[in-house]
Amino acid sequence: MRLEKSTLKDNETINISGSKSISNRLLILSALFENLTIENLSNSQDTQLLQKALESEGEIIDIHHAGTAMRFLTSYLSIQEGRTTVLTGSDRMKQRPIQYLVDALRNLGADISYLEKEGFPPLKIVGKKLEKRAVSIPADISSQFISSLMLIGSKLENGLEINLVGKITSRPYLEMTLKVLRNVGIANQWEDQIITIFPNIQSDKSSQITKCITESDWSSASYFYSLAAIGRKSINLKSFRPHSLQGDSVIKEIYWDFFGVNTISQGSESKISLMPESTFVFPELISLDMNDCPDIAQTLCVTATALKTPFEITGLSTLKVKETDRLVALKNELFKIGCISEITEESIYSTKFFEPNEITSIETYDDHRMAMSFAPFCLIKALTIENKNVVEKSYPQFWEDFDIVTKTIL
Ligand SMILES: O=C(O)C1=C[C@@H](OP(=O)(O)O)[C@@H](O)[C@H](O)C1
Ligand SMILES: C=C(OP(=O)(O)O)C(=O)O
Repeated sequence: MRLEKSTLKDNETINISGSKSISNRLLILSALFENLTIENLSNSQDTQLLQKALESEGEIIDIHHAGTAMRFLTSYLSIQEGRTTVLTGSDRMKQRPIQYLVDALRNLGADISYLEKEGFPPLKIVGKKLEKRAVSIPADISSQFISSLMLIGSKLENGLEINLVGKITSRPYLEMTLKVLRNVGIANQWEDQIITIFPNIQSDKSSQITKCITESDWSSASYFYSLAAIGRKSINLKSFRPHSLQGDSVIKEIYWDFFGVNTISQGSESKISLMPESTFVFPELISLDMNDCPDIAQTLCVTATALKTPFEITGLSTLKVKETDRLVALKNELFKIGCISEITEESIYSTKFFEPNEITSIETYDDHRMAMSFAPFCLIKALTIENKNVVEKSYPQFWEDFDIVTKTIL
């Protein structure tokens, strides 16, 4: 899709749907426990795929490219006694690791086998009762493995104790899982490297309906922070709360510290305004560890490039195993918009910017976040985004919302 050179309109309001991560957790919990109702569920394709998978009684579930759903369903299906399911996904899903989760579930007694390559989907899962109550798992590849175990923990007879081995990646997602569990009444604790999920004790409370209202998606909000930072005009978003369960809400602090975009809470309907400071002095170097918030790294790199601010971002080892190798994709496409970067296994660094003459198409590598993070660059120069529909994975109405806040310069 061609994005002509644009400016920002002032003060438009965008209504972003529920957090994909919170929605996916709540869907698993509502399949495990009755009487849970969810409001403002994410309208992302990933969440819809998970919802359909949980409703299906079929022998084969194809979860396409939805990584979190793949990981959460692996544990969920492992405890569905008497059911055998083949859990598969897209070609990329068959390259995304799952071995540590499968090993942990097998150690608890699960019956899971690999149907193609050892360590990767597709999986054959024979559901059964898991007898053990303690397990160890390396924590440096994906927090989704650990959240997946946490979500089923209270359904095991004696609960579950998870020993996290090594460096913990994407930590706020684990905190989110603990808080979501607590909100629906499942007790838990996290001390040092040990997470404990207590068994669900049936009580009168279990017959009460628990209503969960999902806060809007902060990762999706990041693209509007980028627009506000580059376009220097304010944008309003809803519905966001002051104390978020989502680690990506750190975008507020990051865009204030490095780009002078202030987040002002407007009270009504949990509306926030992103207001750029007109006199802000940009830093000489953005130096940041984004291990806690990997999904907004692409957004930040494009904003920094548009504003020609050198950056050094570390903590990104997991980007290599997401929808694409995001570090390689970033390096290639940033070059097209005038940024020469260097990447390592876990970082991206740039101090060299140049004026691109003619911008060729931005490739999106089947990665929704490549499309959405590069789009705001049209405030600097016209560009083309390939395969615009990739955004559906997390934010189906992205282009409509993008159109509301931008105005093409003819
Ligand atoms: O638990 C979750 O909802 C997620 C955890 C993160 O993955 P990793 O833990 O694999 O980094 C994040 O990148 C993903 O988009 C969603
Ligand atoms: C990495 C992501 O999703 P998943 O791992 O669920 O495919 C994402 O949404 O950026």
